[in-house]
Amino acid sequence: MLNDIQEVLYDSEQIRAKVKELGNKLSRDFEGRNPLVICVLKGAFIFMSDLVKEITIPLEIDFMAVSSYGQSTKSTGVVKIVKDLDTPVEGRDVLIVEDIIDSGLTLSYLIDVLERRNAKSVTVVTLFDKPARRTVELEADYTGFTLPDAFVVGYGLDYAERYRNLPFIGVLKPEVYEK
Ligand SMILES: O=P(O)(O)OC[C@H]1O[C@H](OP(=O)(O)OP(=O)(O)O)[C@H](O)[C@@H]1O
Ligand code: HPA
Ligand SMILES: [Mg+2]
Repeated sequence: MLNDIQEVLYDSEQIRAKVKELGNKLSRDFEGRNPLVICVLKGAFIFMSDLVKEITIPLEIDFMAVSSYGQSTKSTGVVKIVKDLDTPVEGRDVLIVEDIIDSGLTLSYLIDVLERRNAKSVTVVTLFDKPARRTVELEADYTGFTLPDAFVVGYGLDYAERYRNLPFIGVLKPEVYEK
């Protein structure tokens, strides 16, 4: 698995420090609002579990599974809800937790869904951002790291469902997917 990585961009210690910093900011900004924190599966599962441990105010969590990459390194452009929320979002302060914003298609779709369900507010925190790849204009409210234009894996992010368990974020060698 490690042989498939071209370069480590951020190691587990750098990620841990950043997640703590984001948790501190969110604890301050969401004080008294009992946010509904939504994990966008599958990619955000590791970030979500580390992040909520760094948030010190009361909150609720729920999960939504969406998929648009499948077995590819490029978005299919079609965002599919694989699992919906269990909780009504009407009147709630919603915090979407994403692992990465790339084309922006997943997030623009999700924000639209949650606004149509009459969430009181929709805020986005993403650990990674790849602004060079945007096809829709969109920015997160809280961003951990800005990444170069390369396909990355680890810390929850996959290629064809593999590499999610790497504790760091790294660039996947192109020969792995250009075969
Ligand atoms: O900004 P975008 O171009 O839409 O890309 C970002 C989304 O793509 C990935 O999900 P994916 O569809 O691969 O599902 P997964 O989380 O189950 O891997 C990633 O986890 C984000 O949710
Ligand atoms: O660079 C990426 N890696 C893994 N999954 C992704 N989904 C969007 N961009 C990426
Ligand atoms: Mg994926």
